[in-house]
Amino acid sequence: MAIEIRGMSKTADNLLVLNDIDLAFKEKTIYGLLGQNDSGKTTLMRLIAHLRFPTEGYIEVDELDIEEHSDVLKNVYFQTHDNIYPKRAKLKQIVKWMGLFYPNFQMDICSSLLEKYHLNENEFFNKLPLKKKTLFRSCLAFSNDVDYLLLDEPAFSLDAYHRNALYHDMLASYERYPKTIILSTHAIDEIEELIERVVILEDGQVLIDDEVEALVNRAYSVKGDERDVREFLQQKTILGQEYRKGKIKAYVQLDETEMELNENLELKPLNLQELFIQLTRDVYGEREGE
Ligand SMILES: Nc1ncnc2c1ncn2[C@@H]1O[C@H](COP(=O)(O)OP(=O)(O)OP(=O)(O)O)[C@@H](O)[C@H]1O
Repeated sequence: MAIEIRGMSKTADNLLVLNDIDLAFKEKTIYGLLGQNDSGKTTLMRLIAHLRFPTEGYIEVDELDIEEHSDVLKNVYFQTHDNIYPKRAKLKQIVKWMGLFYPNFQMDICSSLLEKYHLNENEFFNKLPLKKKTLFRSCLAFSNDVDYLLLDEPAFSLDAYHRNALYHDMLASYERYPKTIILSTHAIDEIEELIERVVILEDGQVLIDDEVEALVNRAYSVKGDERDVREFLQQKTILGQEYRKGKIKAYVQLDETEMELNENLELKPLNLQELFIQLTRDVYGEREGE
């Protein structure tokens, strides 16, 4: 069971937004979908949810082409920031529609989440402040026991307390009903511990599709005098370099046999956000020292 995307491209307004994407999202796995602004993350999710159509290629959910089997979309829920509700829809009506469309929508869970965030079912969605709109959307998403949950910047506009609460709700929903979650965000630090795999898009193409642990375990910075660093870097995979106060800090991918270094050098592991910055930094041709 999986979402499979094969040879998919999307052109909009003469712009190639997604370019020949081949990607599989495995069952019961939490993914981070990362990329710089305009890299194509939202477009990819809209295509999976069948709100947009590919120019080329196809998408299968559980081996069924979504173009021909719209029924499989009852098993895919996309939490979007698009304004999709009628102007005068009250929260309780939206909750009711969710229950009618999605067979595994959990009304009781949704009610308790609405209560937790002090959301009044009689309010109009369009009149809610931004923060409450975001919270309401996440109440719907985390009550919906679909096999594929797509979240586009789910914590947008929330303070740190509520962002943390939202991630907690996401994990609770996963534990109650394990599912594939595709979580797109720029707050990489906040989700590193939550996700198992990471997909990074760059200019509409897949740059990375890997396990977070495998990726991060190979990523380091090495700092020291130019001569020592340059010597160490020979035959290594260099991601980037920065010059600061007469020293060089280089970002590298190392395997276990490459860790030995001279005592004047400082080796530090990178976290996912630091690695992301290095992996995507050459978009504007700013990679230094090469
Ligand atoms: N319907 C469309 N018409 C024209 N351009 C589009 C359309 N849809 C997307 N684009 C363009 O495609 C690019 C990718 O957009 P998308 O929203 O998918 O990126 P993103 O990675 O989600 O960005 P962000 O992180 O800023 O939200 C952008 O340059 C956007 O302007």
